[in-house]
Amino acid sequence: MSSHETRPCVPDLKKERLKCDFNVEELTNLIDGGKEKTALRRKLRSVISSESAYIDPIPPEYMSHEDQFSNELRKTCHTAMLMNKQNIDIKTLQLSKAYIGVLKDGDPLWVHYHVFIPSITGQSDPEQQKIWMEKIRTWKIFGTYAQTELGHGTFLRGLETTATYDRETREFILNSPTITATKWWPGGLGHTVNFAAVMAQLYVGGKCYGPHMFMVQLRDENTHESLPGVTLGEIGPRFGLNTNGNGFLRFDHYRIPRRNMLMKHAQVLEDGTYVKPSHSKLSYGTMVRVRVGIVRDTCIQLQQAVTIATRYSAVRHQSELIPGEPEPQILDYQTQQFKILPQISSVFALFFAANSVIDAYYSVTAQMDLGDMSLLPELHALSSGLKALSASDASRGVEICRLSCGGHGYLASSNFPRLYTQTTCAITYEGENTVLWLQVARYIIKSYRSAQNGNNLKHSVSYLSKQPRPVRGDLSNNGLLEAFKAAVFKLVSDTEGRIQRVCAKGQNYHMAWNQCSLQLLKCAEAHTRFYVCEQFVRKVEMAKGTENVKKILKNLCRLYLTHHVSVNSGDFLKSGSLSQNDIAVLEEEMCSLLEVLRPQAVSIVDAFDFDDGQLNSCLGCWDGDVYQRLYDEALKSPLNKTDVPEAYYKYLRPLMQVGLKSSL
Ligand SMILES: CCCCCCCC(=O)SCCNC(=O)CCNC(=O)[C@H](O)C(C)(C)COP(=O)(O)OP(=O)(O)OC[C@H]1O[C@@H](n2cnc3c(N)ncnc32)[C@H](O)[C@@H]1OP(=O)(O)O
Ligand SMILES: Cc1cc2nc3c(=O)[nH]c(=O)nc-3n(C[C@H](O)[C@H](O)[C@H](O)COP(=O)(O)OP(=O)(O)OC[C@H]3O[C@@H](n4cnc5c(N)ncnc54)[C@H](O)[C@@H]3O)c2cc1C
Repeated sequence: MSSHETRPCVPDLKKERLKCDFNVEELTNLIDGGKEKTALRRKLRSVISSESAYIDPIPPEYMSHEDQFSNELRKTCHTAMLMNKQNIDIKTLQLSKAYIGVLKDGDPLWVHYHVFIPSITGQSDPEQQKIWMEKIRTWKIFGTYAQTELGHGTFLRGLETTATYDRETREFILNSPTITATKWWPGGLGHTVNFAAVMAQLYVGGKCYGPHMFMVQLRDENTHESLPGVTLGEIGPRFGLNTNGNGFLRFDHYRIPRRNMLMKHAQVLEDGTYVKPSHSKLSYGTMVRVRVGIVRDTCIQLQQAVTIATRYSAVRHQSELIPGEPEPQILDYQTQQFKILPQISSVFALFFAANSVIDAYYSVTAQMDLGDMSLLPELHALSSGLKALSASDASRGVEICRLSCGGHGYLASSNFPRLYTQTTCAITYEGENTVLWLQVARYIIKSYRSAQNGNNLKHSVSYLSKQPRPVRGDLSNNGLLEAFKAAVFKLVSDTEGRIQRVCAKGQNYHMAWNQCSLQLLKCAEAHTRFYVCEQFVRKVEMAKGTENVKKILKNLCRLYLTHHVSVNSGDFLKSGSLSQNDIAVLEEEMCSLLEVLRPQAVSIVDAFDFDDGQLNSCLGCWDGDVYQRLYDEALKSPLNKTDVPEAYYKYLRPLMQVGLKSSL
């Protein structure tokens, strides 16, 4: 049983927690990656929780744009100092989940830690790393990743910022020739960072070598003023993440030393000789790394949303289930269970998928360091697919959780608005989802064709080698995975055939690709979904622990499988891998799983082990005292400081005094 059991809570939640039939702590350890990691996370959390510096002077919603930014910059700088004092690696803190909730609407240094530093370590040579990392370590350099421009985000080859090598002075000249060449979006660029890793078109001797990365100083290290030749600013309020300090940047023939080109993979020698990288897309390496991390981040955001929605659904009573009987907990409605429980299963699916793609990332990059690039295309497809799937599943999941809380889910004090804006932007950044799905599709179609020509395929696509033949009526987990393979195979072979038919009618390949791209998106998503399902099944098979925890995992896994078969039933029917009767049986099973999992729902989300400060939600607190919290939070509105607001005297009273003259 959970160590939380003894803490007071409303009777509804107490009743739910008493129903718990598994060891909550064991599930917490699993999600953390082991007992030691749970202990470390809790230790870090206690350090964070005892810091008064993290208390917002007023709810940030009521602060100005400028004050919100300044408040979050204060907290993120405090964290750096604190971790330094406590001798804790800041990355350990940020990767441990303990830091969730400290920064409310974005961290002005997030891109510094998670995109800029990996760019320096992944793209610069040992000598460059030594110089720059020392300055980063001692807080002389804070940086951002400046790639996207006003005119081009997705299409990197279309970037307009130029870096032209001047052989005489051994410098690069950075320039933004047009308005559309303005760098736009980089986090922290506005007023926080003093350096940037800038993606620019490399020109040597009049020849363009494509996008390359450069280390560029933007602000004076002492005064923080922007340097001559550099124009900087913030891009203004956004849908969310308003304190990330997203900025713009223009260069006017701005000179940097030759060695400020990041030279791990490609180089420009003093005499202007260009040394090309061992793989043309190595300069895109940072994006692969960040995409891998997004799978984990979105999983954690979904954990927060389901915790809030589940606890609230256990506390909220509404309507009558049986006429004349007291209002039931809304979690007793099957439709409510169907909103929430599949999202809980999604958390686990994303959790296992995130772990496997992180493992894949480290093993492939280790091989690449030894010069073997053969697995890079597979890693690119896998990381792109999982980034797209996790971002869209999690943001849809957060929105479903919000809707499941009715009107109160729409209040800022539910924390759903922030959770939603934080999750949905992951659909756009680090590669817009549709674009990434098309990258996955490109890999799948190429693989399928390669198999047709008799070649062996890499692990994640090996099932495209020959038509899978699932055993009819086998609805076990393995049977369903076989059915998935057959359904994806059919989608891929049909789509490839369609591209060929369009080409045969005289259309060129690229136009044919565009005409089939809706179908291609389906192939990419189905392939990635299959990967996630397979990981879920295998990881649950391998899970160690007590029977009751394994039972929870098995039920969640089964719910995930039956839910996704149900949602995509057309693909299974078309491929003949499942019959109409099979689908009906699986849908019935899905409904009974909702019933089986419902009594454990509160305890499962308790296992995610967020404290109230982290959830920051009146609806999701541990004790379930929802209504008092909603009321107290409303009282904090500055409009409630006076009974009659100033605006009444200025606008409403004069109107009321004039009265209606015409008879409309
Ligand atoms: C808290 C909030 C923080 C937010 C932080 C967010 C930070 C950011 O957003 S930074 C900016 C991120 N920007 C992006 O991700 C841009 C997305 N665009 C791209 O990645 C590329 O331009 C892309 C992939 C769409 C197309 O690239 P392009 O060079 O035109 O490639 P394309 O012609 O389609 O493909 C060429 C080959 O390269 C391969 N390739 C493309 N990208 C990669 C890669 N990253 N790794 C390996 N191979 C790759 C393709 O698979 C293809 O291979 P093949 O020819 O064998 O089939
Ligand atoms: C919160 C946030 C933080 C960010 N942080 C950074 C940062 O730190 N550094 C940085 O450099 N950038 C950053 N970005 C920028 C981000 O990476 C880009 O917005 C993203 O890559 C998408 O590019 P875009 O905006 O040009 O969209 P576009 O490419 O213009 O997309 C618009 C539409 O066109 C479609 N489309 C585009 N190309 C194709 C195609 N080939 N086939 C089919 N459809 C297509 C897309 O699917 C989409 O529907 C950030 C963005 C956000 C929202």
